[in-house]
Amino acid sequence: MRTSIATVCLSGTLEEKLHACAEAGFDGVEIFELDLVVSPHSPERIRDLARHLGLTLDLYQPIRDLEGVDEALFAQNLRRAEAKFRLMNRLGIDLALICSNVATATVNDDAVVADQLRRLGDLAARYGVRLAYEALAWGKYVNDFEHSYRLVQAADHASVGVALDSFHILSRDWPVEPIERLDPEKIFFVQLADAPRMQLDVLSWSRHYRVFPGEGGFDLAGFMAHLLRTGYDGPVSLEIFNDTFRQADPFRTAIDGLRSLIWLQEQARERLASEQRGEGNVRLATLPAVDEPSGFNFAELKGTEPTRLRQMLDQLGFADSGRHRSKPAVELWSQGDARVIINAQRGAEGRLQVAGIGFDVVEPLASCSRALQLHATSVQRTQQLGEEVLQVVSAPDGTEISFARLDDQGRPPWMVEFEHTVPNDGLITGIDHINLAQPWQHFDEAVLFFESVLGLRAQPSLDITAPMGLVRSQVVSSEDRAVRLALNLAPLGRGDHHGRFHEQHIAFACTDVRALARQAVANGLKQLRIPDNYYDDLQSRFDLDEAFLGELRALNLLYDRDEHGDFLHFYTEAIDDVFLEVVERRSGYDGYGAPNAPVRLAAQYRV
Ligand SMILES: O=C(O)c1ccc(O)c(O)c1
Ligand SMILES: [Mg+2]
Repeated sequence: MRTSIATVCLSGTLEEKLHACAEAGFDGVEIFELDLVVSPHSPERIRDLARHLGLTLDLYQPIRDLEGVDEALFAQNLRRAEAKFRLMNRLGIDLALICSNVATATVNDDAVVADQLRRLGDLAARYGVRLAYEALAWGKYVNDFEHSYRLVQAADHASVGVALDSFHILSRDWPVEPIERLDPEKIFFVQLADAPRMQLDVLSWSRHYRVFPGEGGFDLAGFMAHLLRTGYDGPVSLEIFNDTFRQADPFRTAIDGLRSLIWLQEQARERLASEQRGEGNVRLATLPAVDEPSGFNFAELKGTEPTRLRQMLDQLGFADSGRHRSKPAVELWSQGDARVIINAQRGAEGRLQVAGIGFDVVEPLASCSRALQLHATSVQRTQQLGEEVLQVVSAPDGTEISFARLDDQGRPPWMVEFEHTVPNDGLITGIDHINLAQPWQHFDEAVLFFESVLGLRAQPSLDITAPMGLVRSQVVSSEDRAVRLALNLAPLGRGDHHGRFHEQHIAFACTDVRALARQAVANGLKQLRIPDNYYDDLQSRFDLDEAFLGELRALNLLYDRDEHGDFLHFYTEAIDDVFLEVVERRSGYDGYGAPNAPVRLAAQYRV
């Protein structure tokens, strides 16, 4: 499939945008008019730069408000369009996007509009230009792709076809099956955008909240399946108006975009195969098929001064499994299947942070190769002869993601590289979930990364109220919930009184959190203090037994309940930006204690 991207998706100058698209690996780009207008470079220079970078210039856009007007205005519009066709000749672009009229249309008569499209087509043909007519979702008279298609058919001109944009179709809930009945020769261009489901006027929704396919709530795999069944084999282009992307590093955004298109091709292929109603003519990108991870292999924390962390793990009943054979700064602490690697060597600014997560997978090489084909960055780790080769890539936030296969005893192969590997079975049985703080401009990218690379599923995102702002939180998890990651978007600017923002943590699964809390506190563990008001509120919500409530209060335990069962958990004090949590899920409770998250954030803010 030929991949393309509109320059409007990216921040920076037109040259930076072109470099970013080429470096990511797109085949072509759509030039957004304003990017050229504000550029000091001539159209010829932009054409040469694109050629030099190996990018085709697929589309010039947009030309607005041409059709559905009276003759006097149409004459002016033809002159305006002709100037653009001349410019396109200089750029070497032969396809223009014509947006349906949103402003100046006064003639709601299909015969008139079709005639004007035909006359525009005549003019365009003189310049070797073709016109792709796009029904904008808020077009005054034309806002439905089927209507734009009927007009194009009526115009009956070889140089006039339609542009399909998934946003304009899916945001209006237009039926998508009719796409299959379009003549592929008349589909001149295809733009893709996803978006979160919102109750907002469609123009604002489109101009600010579009995201890459897979990052929103639209069924783009379904859209693609309908499109491909027509036989369309032209470029598929990303056109994302997004306030965050406009501020983020264009090189990263371009990679995020290409990843979305590669992943979408896999999904479209699966959809076509499952529906068995034709496959189209396009060769879709393939990826190594991998099962989702079956568990956490380890969590790695790094920081130059891990003494407090060691003490905390000890108080929680973890066993010191000793140092790594060839890396003395690396040590392992374990309890049940919870394995924490402390790396005292490589701390960014020395502060403790979650640096790596290991996943249990069946085929580590296939998982790693899938990640690399989705443009994850490979991480090289030094190792000695005879040591397990870990397959490692970097997640968008820099967390190192590694893949390993458990041995017949259910243990990771690298464990023998540590001094003591005696199993330590206590109340903690494994890692329940890991929270990672995401930089604000990379949140959507992170969700898509974990969905596409690891095959995790995104749950609906939540906003958690905290003294420093609203914290956006979204869980990605495996179907059986053996792997759960909570991604949190830190509010800008304000952390706690020390400027810290606590959103990185490791939550351990426990069979009896009350017993564990009692033991750990007796061992001197410093818990996060939960205010009395919380327990009064809890009582009003759940009508708990007084003795039970008293125990929760005494042990700084938090409580929640869902349709399956209930949930008890507590937090430790933070060490730098990291803290630990212990959770007990009873009878299949499936959440994360979301109603308790504001209580935690406020308590951490005060410390
Ligand atoms: O918001 C707009 O004006 C606009 C312009 C061009 C497009 O292709 C589009 O989908 C929207
Ligand atoms: Mg569009």
